[in-house]
Amino acid sequence: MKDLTIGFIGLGLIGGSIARGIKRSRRDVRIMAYMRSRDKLEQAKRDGVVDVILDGIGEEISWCDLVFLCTPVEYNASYLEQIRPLLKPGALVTDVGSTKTDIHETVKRLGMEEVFVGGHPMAGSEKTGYENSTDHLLENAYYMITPTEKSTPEQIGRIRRVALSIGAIPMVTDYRQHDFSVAAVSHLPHLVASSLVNLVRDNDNEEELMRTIAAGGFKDITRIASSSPVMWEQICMTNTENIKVLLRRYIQSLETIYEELDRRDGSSIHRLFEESGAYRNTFSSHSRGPVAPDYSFTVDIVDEPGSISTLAVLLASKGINIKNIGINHSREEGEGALRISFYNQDSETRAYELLKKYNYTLIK
Ligand SMILES: NC(=O)C1=CN([C@@H]2O[C@H](COP(=O)(O)OP(=O)(O)OC[C@H]3O[C@@H](n4cnc5c(N)ncnc54)[C@H](O)[C@@H]3O)[C@@H](O)[C@H]2O)C=CC1
Ligand SMILES: O=C(O)C(=O)Cc1ccc(O)cc1
Repeated sequence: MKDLTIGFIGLGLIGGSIARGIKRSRRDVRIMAYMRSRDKLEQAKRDGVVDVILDGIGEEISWCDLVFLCTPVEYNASYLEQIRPLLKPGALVTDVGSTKTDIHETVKRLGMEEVFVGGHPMAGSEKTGYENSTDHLLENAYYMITPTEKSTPEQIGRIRRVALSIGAIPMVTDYRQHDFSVAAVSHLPHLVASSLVNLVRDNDNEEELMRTIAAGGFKDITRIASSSPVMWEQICMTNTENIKVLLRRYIQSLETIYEELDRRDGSSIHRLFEESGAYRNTFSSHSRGPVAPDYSFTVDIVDEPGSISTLAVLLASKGINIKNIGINHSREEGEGALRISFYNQDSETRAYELLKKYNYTLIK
C-alpha cells in the first residue's frame, strides 16, 4: 500500500523534520497536520511542508493512509482513543515517542494492535518546535520500529520505507528491549546532565566563577540539560522502572569512585579512565547514536579581519556548503579557533583535503 496522505498530530522538532524529509523525497505525498499553534501551521503551509491544516481531530483523519503522533509521549497515547473511530480501513498509526511500553499498553487496551506500529528516531536536539525542524535532522540516525504482536510485515515495511525516505536507518526491535536500552543511553544521561548543572549552580560562589569558566568538557556533557522539561518529565514518568534500575547501578558506580578516592587508590581511578576511554573509542565518530552525526573539524586561523570570509569563499568556490561555523573562544582543542561543520561525510572530507592543500592547520 502506498501512503499518499499522511497526517501529523504535533508538528514540532520531530514531526516537522519528518514532514519536511518526506516532502523532500516524495512530492506526491499530501501532508495534513494539527498542532495547537495556528501560526506555526500557517508557516508550515507557506513553507510547502503542510498541504492541509487541521483545526482539530475531526473527520479529515479518515483521509489519512498513515497517521504520525508527534506530541510528548503521554499526549500521543491520549490521542489514540480520539483517532480510533476515524481511521479508514487499511490506515496505519505510528508515533515518534521516546518511550514505547506506555503507548503499546494503551494500544493493547484500546484493541488497536492491528493498526499500530511504534517508531522512535534516535536523533534530535535540545531545541524544540517546528521552527527548528529541518529536512535532514534524522539523516543517518537509527529509526527504531516497535511492532505490536499483530503488526504485519507489510505494515512494518511501510514504516521502514518512510524512515528510509528521510535518510534514516530503520531497526526493528521489541518495545520492552527498546525502553531498557534508551533508559541507559538517553534518559539516564539527561537526568545526570541536569543534576550536574544544578550541582554547579548550587555550589558556585557569588561571582559565579564556576559558571564563568565552565569549559568544553562540561558543556559537551550537559548540552542536553537545556531540553524541554514537558517532554522529559513525560519520558521519565513513562519509563520510570527502567530508569530506576539503571540509576541505582549508576549510584553504586559513583559510590565505588567515592571509595577509591577516599582510600587514594590511584590505580583504580586510572583503570576507570582507561576502560571508559577504550570503550568510548569504539563508538564511531560518525555513529548514528542519539546525537545526530557530526561532520566537523577545527581550523586554526589567524585572528585578523577577513580570515573567516577567505575560508568561506574558498569552500564555496568548490561548491562545499557549510552547515555551521563557530568561533572557539576558549581554544580548548589545540590552538584551533574555528569549528566548521558540514552536512555530510563527503563535504567534510573534501573540505579537509582542500584546506590542507592551502596549508591551514586542521584538527579533527
Ligand atoms: N526532541 C528530540 O530530540 C526527540 C523527541 N522525540 C519524541 O518526539 C515527540 C515530539 O518531540 P519534539 O518534536 O522534540 O517536541 P516539540 O516540542 O518540538 O513538538 C511537540 C509538538 O506537539 C505539539 N503539542 C504539544 N502538546 C500537544 C497537545 N496536547 N496536543 C496537540 N499538540 C501538542 C506542539 O505544539 C508541537 O507541535 C516526543 O514524543 C518525543 O519523545 C523523539 C526523538 C528525539
Ligand atoms: O542529542 C540530543 O540532544 C538528544 O539526546 C536527542 C534525542 C532526544 C530524545 C530522544 O528520544 C532521542 C534523541
